[in-house]
Amino acid sequence: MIFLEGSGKEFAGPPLSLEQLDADPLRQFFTWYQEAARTEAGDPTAIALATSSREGRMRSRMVLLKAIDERGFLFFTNYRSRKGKDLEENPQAAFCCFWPVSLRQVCVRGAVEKVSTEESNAYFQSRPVLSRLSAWASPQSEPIPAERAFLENRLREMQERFAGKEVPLPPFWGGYRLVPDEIEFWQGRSNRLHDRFLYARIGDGQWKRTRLAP
Ligand SMILES: Cc1cc2nc3c(=O)[nH]c(=O)nc-3n(C[C@H](O)[C@H](O)[C@H](O)COP(=O)(O)O)c2cc1C
Repeated sequence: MIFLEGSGKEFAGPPLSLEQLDADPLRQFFTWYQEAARTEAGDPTAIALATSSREGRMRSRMVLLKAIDERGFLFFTNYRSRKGKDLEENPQAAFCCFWPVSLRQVCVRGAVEKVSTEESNAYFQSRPVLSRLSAWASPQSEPIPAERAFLENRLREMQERFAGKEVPLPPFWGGYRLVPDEIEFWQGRSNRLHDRFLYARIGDGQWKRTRLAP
C-alpha cells in the first residue's frame, strides 16, 4: 500500500448554524454558488453526477450545472450517452460539488426528469456555434475509431450540413432536471468537526432540516 499525500491543510472554515440557513435549500444553494462564483478559481458549476443502471451499477462523471429553478437543478447532455441510458432505466441521480476556497460541499439526490424541448432549445441556442455543431458531431459515449480525425471529420461534415443555417437542437440532446428530495450543506471546520445540515423533503415546499455528525 502507498499512502497518498494530500495538501494536509486544515478545513478551518467559518461556523455554519441552522439560523444562517435559508428555509429553502435551492435558495441556500444559490447563495453559496454566488459566493463560490466570486471566490473560486475553478468553475463553480462543475458537479460530480452519479447515475445508476436498472441493476444498480453506478457511474459518475463531471457535468456543468447550467441553471436552477424553483423545482431543481438543470444540466445538459446527450440523451443517448451512458448517463442518458442510465437515466432512462433509473430516473434517479445524485451529485456533489466541492468549493475548495470556501471549504464547502453540497450533496444532492433526487428524481430526474427531462426538461421541455423549449428549455433545451433556449439553452442550446445560447451556446457558441462550434459547441452546437459538436453536439451534432459527437455520438457521445459510443466507441469510435482511435484516430481523432474521425471527430474532426464529423465536425466538418456538420459545418457543411448546417452552412448558412441556424444549427437546430439535435433530437438526442437536451436538459435534465434533478428534483431534489435531499440536499446536504457541508462546511469544513477545524479538527474535522465539520458542520453539516441535511434538508429532507417532507411535503410540497416543506423541508425538515437536521444537523448530521461530521
Ligand atoms: C468539468 C467538466 C464538465 C463537463 N460538463 C459536461 C456537461 O455539462 N455535459 C456533458 O454531457 N458532459 C460534460 N462533461 C463530460 C462528461 O464528464 C462525460 O465525459 C460525458 O458526459 C460522457 O459521460 P457518460 O458516458 O457517463 O454519459 C464534462 C467534463 C468535465 C471534466
